[in-house]
Formats: sequence, C-alpha cells, structure tokens
Amino acid sequence: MANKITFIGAGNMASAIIGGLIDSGVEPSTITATAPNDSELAAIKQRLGINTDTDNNAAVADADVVVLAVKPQIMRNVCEALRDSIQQQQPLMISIAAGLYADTIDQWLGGHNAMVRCMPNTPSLVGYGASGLYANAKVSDAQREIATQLMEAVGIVEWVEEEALLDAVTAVSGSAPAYFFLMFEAMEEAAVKLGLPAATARRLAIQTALGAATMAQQSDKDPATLKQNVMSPGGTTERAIQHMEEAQLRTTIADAMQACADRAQAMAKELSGS
Ligand SMILES: NC(=O)C1=CN([C@@H]2O[C@H](COP(=O)(O)OP(=O)(O)OC[C@H]3O[C@@H](n4cnc5c(N)ncnc54)[C@H](OP(=O)(O)O)[C@@H]3O)[C@@H](O)[C@H]2O)C=CC1
Ligand SMILES: O=C(O)[C@@H]1CCC=N1
Repeated sequence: MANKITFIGAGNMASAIIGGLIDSGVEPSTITATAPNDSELAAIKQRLGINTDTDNNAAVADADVVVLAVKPQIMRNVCEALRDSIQQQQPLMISIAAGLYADTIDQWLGGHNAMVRCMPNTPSLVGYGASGLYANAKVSDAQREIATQLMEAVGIVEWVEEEALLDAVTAVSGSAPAYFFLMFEAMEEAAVKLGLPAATARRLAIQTALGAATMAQQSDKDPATLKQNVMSPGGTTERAIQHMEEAQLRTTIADAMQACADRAQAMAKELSGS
C-alpha cells in the first residue's frame, strides 16, 4: 500500500490496526499516529517504528488517508480543529468511531469530504479483524478499494450499503470480541470449580474456541449441524446444551446485541445533536 496513512488517536483500536498493518508488510514509515501525550506516543513509536506527532494538523498535512480513531465524545472538537487542513488536503477520511454518522463527521470537517465509516474490532491486531464499511457518495471506486485494502490487511471486510447497518455490525463484530472474552472468563471460573488449575482451564477453553471457529470457517456444514455432531444422544454435550437453551442463552445474546445496536444509535443522536 503506497498511501500515507495518518491515525488521529493512538489507543487500543488504532494500535491494533497499525500493528496488523505492519505485520502484513506495510512499511512503518508510511504510517503516522497522533495523541496529545508524548509518552504514549513514544511507546507506540518504539514498539511499531511508525511516525508520531502530537500536532494533528501537522500529521495530516501530507496524508492520503486519515483514520479518525479517537473516542466518539471528543470527535467533534478534534474534527473542527482539523477542518482547514482536511479541506486543503482532501484525503480519504475513515472514521472508526462507534455511533457517529458519516454526515455528522463530514459537517464537522467542513463538508464535501470522501468519508468511509468503518466498524473494526481489536482482533485486527492479530490479522483476524472483522470490519464493516460504509461509504458516502463522495467516495470514488478507487478510494473504496483503498479502504478495502487497508482493512483487509488486518482481517475480513464486509461493505454495507445502508449506514444504519453499521449498528448491526457493531453488535456482531465490533463489540463481539468482548462477548467471547466473557465466555472464556466464565468457562475458566467454572472449570476451576470443577477442580482444574486456572491456567489449564484457560488454555483448554481458548484452544477449543480457536478449534471451533476454525472448523466453522472451513466446514461446509452450518453451525447447527456442527453443534449436533458433538452431541451424542443421551451424552454429556446434550445435557450442557439443554441447560443453555433452558436458561434462554439465545434470548440473552439477542437482547445484548439489540442493546449494543440501540446504544450505537443513541450515541449517534446524542453526538450529532439531533
Ligand atoms: N476498542 C475497540 O474494540 C473498538 C473501538 N472502536 C472505536 O475506536 C475509537 C477509539 O477507541 P479506543 O481505541 O478503544 O479508545 P482509546 O481511548 O484506547 O484511544 C483513543 C486515542 O485517542 C487519543 N486522543 C485523545 N484526544 C486526542 C486528540 N485531541 N487528538 C489525537 N488523539 C487524541 C488518546 O490519547 P490519550 O490516551 O493520551 O488520551 C488515545 O490514544 C472509538 O471511537 C471507538 O468507538 C471501534 C471498534 C472497536
Ligand atoms: O465499546 C465501544 O463503544 C467500542 C465500539 C465497538 C467496540 N468498542
């Protein structure tokens, strides 16, 4: 990727994407990241070998692509302070903020920008990211391709043609690594109660998830069939699954994902002032 990319914000999500990009072969000198704090930047510079800057305007001055990776609540201030530089430079803008409309960010940046909204997730750090992307009407086919290449360097990409669907993407992949981490915590705690050492339990649970995910990805069978294949009639798995179904695990998951998407929508309304 020959483009110069500037990340505004160098926190969890930006460093996950940057780490993944470098592992995929992107030259660190083509990447710049900003943050207000020199000491945080020194750490990321030392770890990843990228350029860093505490001055957002200086950092976008020669950028082809600018990734907005700050918290949604401070996005307005950050964008308004960048407006003149962005209007002059006209880079492809990519926002990874949850629950902030492309139009809202575009207005804060002075309007008429080519804007991609991306909902990534932290497994981007290890090349297993899953990102949903949406483009406004100003984004050219070539810029769509740049955004695809950028996020495919750290995982899989799915484009959505309706912006509202990014809330569903947030529920199914953006926030979802945390659901699986919760599952690991719960399985480890339960296995310890059953007598296993914590480290053994954690290793077995994580490897099992990796195995199940890899099987589900590679198999031509659907998840329901793969599940059935583990369940010997009258056996142990059947008893565990029966318990999960009776405890309404599906409803819990559906309600949690609805709450996630609702929160994304509410944030968009709050932060756009509508
Ligand atoms: N974490 C996740 O799993 C995901 C996050 N997102 C989105 O990514 C965005 C970032 O989230 P996350 O990485 O978790 O948050 P972090 O708090 O980890 O990162 C935010 C970064 O922005 C920096 N920052 C603060 N103020 C400024 C400023 N004025 N100019 C430049 N940089 C600034 C922070 O520096 P400092 O620490 O010094 O304040 C920090 O480096 C959010 O909008 C979130 O919705 C999307 C998908 C998944
Ligand atoms: O929790 C959040 O708001 C961010 C967006 C998706 C994952 N983390």
